Amino acid sequence: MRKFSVVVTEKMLPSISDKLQERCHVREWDRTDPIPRELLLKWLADAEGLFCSGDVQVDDELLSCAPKLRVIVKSAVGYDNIDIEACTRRGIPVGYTPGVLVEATADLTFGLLLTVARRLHEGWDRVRAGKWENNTEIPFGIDLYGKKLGIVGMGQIGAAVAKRAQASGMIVLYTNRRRRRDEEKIQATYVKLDKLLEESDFVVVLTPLTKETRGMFGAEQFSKMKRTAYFINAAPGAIVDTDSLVQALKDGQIAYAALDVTDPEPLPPDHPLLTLPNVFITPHMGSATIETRNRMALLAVDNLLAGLEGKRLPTCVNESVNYSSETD
Ligand SMILES: NC(=O)C1=CN([C@@H]2O[C@H](COP(=O)(O)OP(=O)(O)OC[C@H]3O[C@@H](n4cnc5c(N)ncnc54)[C@H](O)[C@@H]3O)[C@@H](O)[C@H]2O)C=CC1
Ligand SMILES: O=C(O)C(=O)CO
Repeated sequence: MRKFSVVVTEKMLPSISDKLQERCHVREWDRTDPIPRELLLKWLADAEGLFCSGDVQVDDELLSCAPKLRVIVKSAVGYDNIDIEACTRRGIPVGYTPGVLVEATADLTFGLLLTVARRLHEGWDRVRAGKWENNTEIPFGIDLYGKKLGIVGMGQIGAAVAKRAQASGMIVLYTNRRRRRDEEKIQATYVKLDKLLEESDFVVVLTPLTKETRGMFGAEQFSKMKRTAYFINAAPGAIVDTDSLVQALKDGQIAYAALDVTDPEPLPPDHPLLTLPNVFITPHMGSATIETRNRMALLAVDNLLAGLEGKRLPTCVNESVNYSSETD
């Protein structure tokens, strides 16, 4: 059987490596720094499939250097690095991995909320610094019970975060591109963004990065939030204007931020965010569990092989070009 020619721009997990190599000649960029653009374009000259990471800009220039490309996949639910219209114009389906990362990302997001609400990280710092004995000075957190959580972007992960919050006795508000029809099931109240900002004790952001959401959180939005509010972001960093967030945290416009994503990413060591006492940051690890990352990688490979074999991708962003050459 003829092997397909494929480029992979991130180190493959062992769980997919054999499966991929069985069917494909793989050119893999297995270093931690991003693949140099020039090299990638060279590799793509005869590639039929691309398995790309978030640091690769898939645009017209890249696509025109890859005349044989038939499918592009990403092991992620976000695809803001890919020009979907340009792929669709060329009839190239783009695979992504929705659903399989929902619970892990919701755990991490709620974990961020809980960490900053109860100052878990500050408690650990005290223990490590040998300051356990003076327990009158332990940092007091705040109760979750009875507090209002505002979720911006009530999609799959948003709804899974709502469930966790409700189990802790929180009242959930949400705003979304469209009001959800299953409000009874998710037990959350739809409100406009401004009302959500004004009323919430915790604001969690879980929208995709789009033209509408880029820079959605700036000085104006932070000024509408309570001075006691906690801001939690697990969605792409560019949804937040970082300078405005730093200022809001410095001025006490909001109380605290917990971020799994930042802009830029990674943060340089001298970045102002790293100097603030009221921020807690994790290195974009929302989906990073063994089970979930393996599920994502396997689904990405299923998408890739389907596209190479002329079949429908199981999970495709641009459905209008997702067809099977055998039956459609
Ligand atoms: N930190 C991490 O490691 C991870 C982060 N994520 C992020 O979580 C986000 C959400 O993922 P899912 O829930 O699976 O996606 P989803 O597509 O199910 O939900 C996204 C929701 O955002 C809403 N939305 C879109 N534009 C909006 C706007 N302008 N205002 C308000 N709501 C808007 C949509 O209507 C949708 O309900 C992804 O975009 C991804 O970037 C996902 C996985 C891991
Ligand atoms: O799936 C995504 O969008 C991510 O952020 C990667 O885990």
